[in-house]
Amino acid sequence: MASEALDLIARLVAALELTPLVAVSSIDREGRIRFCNTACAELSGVAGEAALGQPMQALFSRGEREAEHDALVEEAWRTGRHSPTGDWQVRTAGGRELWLYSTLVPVFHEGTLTQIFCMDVDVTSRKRNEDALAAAGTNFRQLFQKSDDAILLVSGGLIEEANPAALRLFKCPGAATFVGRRLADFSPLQQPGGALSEPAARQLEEQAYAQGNCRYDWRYLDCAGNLFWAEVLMTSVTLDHEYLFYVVVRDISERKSAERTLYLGAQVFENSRDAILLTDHQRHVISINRAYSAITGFGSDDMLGKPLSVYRSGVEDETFFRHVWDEIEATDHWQGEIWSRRKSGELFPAWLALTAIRDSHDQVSNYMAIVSDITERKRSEEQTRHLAEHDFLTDLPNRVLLLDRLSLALSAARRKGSMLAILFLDLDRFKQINDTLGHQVGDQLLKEVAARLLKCVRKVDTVSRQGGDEFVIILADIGGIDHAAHVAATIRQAICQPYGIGAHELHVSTSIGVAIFPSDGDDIDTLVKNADTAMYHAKQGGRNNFQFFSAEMNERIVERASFEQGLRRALAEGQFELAFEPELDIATGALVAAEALIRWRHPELGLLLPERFLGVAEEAGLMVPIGNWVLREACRRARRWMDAGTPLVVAVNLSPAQFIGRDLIDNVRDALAEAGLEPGCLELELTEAIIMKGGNATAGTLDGLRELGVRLSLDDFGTGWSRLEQLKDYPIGKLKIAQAFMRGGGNETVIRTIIAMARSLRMTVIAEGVETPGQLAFLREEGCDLYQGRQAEAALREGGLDGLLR
Ligand SMILES: Nc1nc2c(ncn2[C@@H]2O[C@H](COP(=O)(O)OP(=O)(O)OP(=O)(O)O)[C@@H](O)[C@H]2O)c(=O)[nH]1
Repeated sequence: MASEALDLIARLVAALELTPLVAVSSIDREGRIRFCNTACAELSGVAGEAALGQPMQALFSRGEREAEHDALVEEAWRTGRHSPTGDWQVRTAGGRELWLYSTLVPVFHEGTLTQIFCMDVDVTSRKRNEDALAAAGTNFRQLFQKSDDAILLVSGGLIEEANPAALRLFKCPGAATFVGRRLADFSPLQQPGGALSEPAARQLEEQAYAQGNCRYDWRYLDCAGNLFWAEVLMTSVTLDHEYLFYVVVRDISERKSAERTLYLGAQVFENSRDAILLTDHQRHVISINRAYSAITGFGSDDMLGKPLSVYRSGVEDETFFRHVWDEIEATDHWQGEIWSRRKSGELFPAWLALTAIRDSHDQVSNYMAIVSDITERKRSEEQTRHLAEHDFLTDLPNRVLLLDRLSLALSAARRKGSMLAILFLDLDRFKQINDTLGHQVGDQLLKEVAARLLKCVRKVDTVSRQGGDEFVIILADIGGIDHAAHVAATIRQAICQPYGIGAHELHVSTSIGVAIFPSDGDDIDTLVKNADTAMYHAKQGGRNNFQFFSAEMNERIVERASFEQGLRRALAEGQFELAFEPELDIATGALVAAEALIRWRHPELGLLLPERFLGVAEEAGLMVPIGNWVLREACRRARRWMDAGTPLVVAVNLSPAQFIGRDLIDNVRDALAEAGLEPGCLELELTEAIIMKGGNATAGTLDGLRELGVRLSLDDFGTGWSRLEQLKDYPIGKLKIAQAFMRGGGNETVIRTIIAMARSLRMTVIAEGVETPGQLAFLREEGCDLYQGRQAEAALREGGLDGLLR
């Protein structure tokens, strides 16, 4: 459609431009000029752009006959019919006197008359000729012979005489061809309106006879067999007492064809379903069609006179449009897809065809843009693509899309040096369900399985159906094989839950094979094949389980699972212990507090430090129960010290899971109550990361803890995000300078700054990991309050107090 319309409009505008004999202009209902072709500009001496928006007198003024012409224009608006043609003496803006042979052509759009086109032919030279003849007083016969117009004399229905101009017009070899024949003999059987030529011609003769004259447009057939349009003025006259018809025939083929092209072009322009916009050669909008307004919401008021570039959507950049115009300059045409914006601001995909239109001098006179809204086409392309890439039953990505995603995920993983996992799933004994309950129930089950799988993975992962009861999942960017194992376990568990399908409660399990990039393969085929192999091992291993492709990974996962199991047992069987690190006052050497540190006395592996097991505990969701055990035990110990007459503050580290958990405040209160400990004897150590992870609830949790009366301190200060001035908003009374600063040398300035600022905020400062007397001396010098570490333990031993904390 776009290309057809493009072609027609281009021809229309070119036809108007290339009709040098007919000056064409158009006016709207306000009488303002809307169009003016090159011939019109040349004849009137007013440039096309200067004429736009002016009244029509700006082109030609008609002197005393102005009112008569205005009446004709009004008549054309009122009746919607062509005005009768006539000769008009006019004066151009430049003062030239001309004779124009003019007609007015109304142009309808959708039944509404929107413009009137004025078609003018310059007949000045002919008029001068006529006037000269008249002035010379020459008789009628001389005029007959010399006239540029074809003149025929008809008597009794038969042609009696034809002048030389008539012989030329009808391409007749001699007058004998005319004489004795009827005018109807030089007409086709039918006129374009459908009427039969002969009766129509007779009727017009009768009219001329009755009214004295009659003017009409007629289609003739010349002696060479060519049809042409003519305007006929038939006058009934008396010559030598005889009644005759004096018939003047003027060839108006050119005007007719211009009218026709104009009419057709206007129809195409207005009725096109594509939005069409015309600009002048400076790319300023001069016309838009109805579809343009319907599609974009912009009306003539918004568009006319504005540069085309104003209507860019903003999606494509300057370089893009520079390329477009470069191509138009080179080839007169560009087409392609762009983003367009409606008046409402909404973006839509459009197909834009831009064409340069050249005038008779081969200069670009206009540009035409055709904009097709391709939203629907895009949508259906999208739908087609979706169908091609998705499984019809579950709507999951199919094999095609899986391979595509896998190849993207692999290049990303290669680039980032990260790991990814491929999980190959096959339902166990699915055939039985099909065989016993039917295919349809099987289908429902597959759909439900698909939905459950989607719930087990993140957005970045891909779940696909390979066909049958097989699914393949890509886990992108995994931190380690534990992540893959965790997802596989979650999926196995989710698939095992009962399904309610119709009246049936169904159970199904799945066997899963896992392959890891890069260790189990470097390319798609190998990874999928290895995941399939691992799945086969899972089936062999009794189904309803998952297996890694590599034996070593399977071992590691088994080991980890048993370690996790062991942690749960440790809680139940009391295998955890607390060790205490003393915190000493630097000025007095007094023991003021002790930090509780967890240990696991493993039945086989011996005493384990927290680094060995807290990571697994965290992933297994055991941090809250373990943290609570530490809280209770620490409070109990602090109570014992008090009872022994050596009251000490006990410091307990909080994990992020505990801090985020809803029950923290209750748990702390319970631990204090259970041990009968004063809240002031318990100090909770937080890290900057914990406070950050707490989000909006942080301030509330900290206030709740302060209300309980426990002390709060900030561990590892200096390594995280916090600045001291932010901390003053929190009820934190103590800062621990991160051990890292003590360990490495050259951090004196940092330590000094932290101490000074903490003091200005009236916070207690403690240094961790103090190893040497030199470090202690430096801290004392700087006014640090407390210290901890090997140096503190040695001081405790020296004072014979080390037994206190066992
Ligand atoms: N309902 C349904 N069944 C399907 C579809 N495509 C394949 N199947 C059936 O799924 C079953 C797949 O069986 P298998 O995976 O070979 O074997 P299984 O019974 O699951 O046993 P194991 O895989 O060895 O545990 C076959 O019976 C297929 O006919 C489907 O689109 N809808």
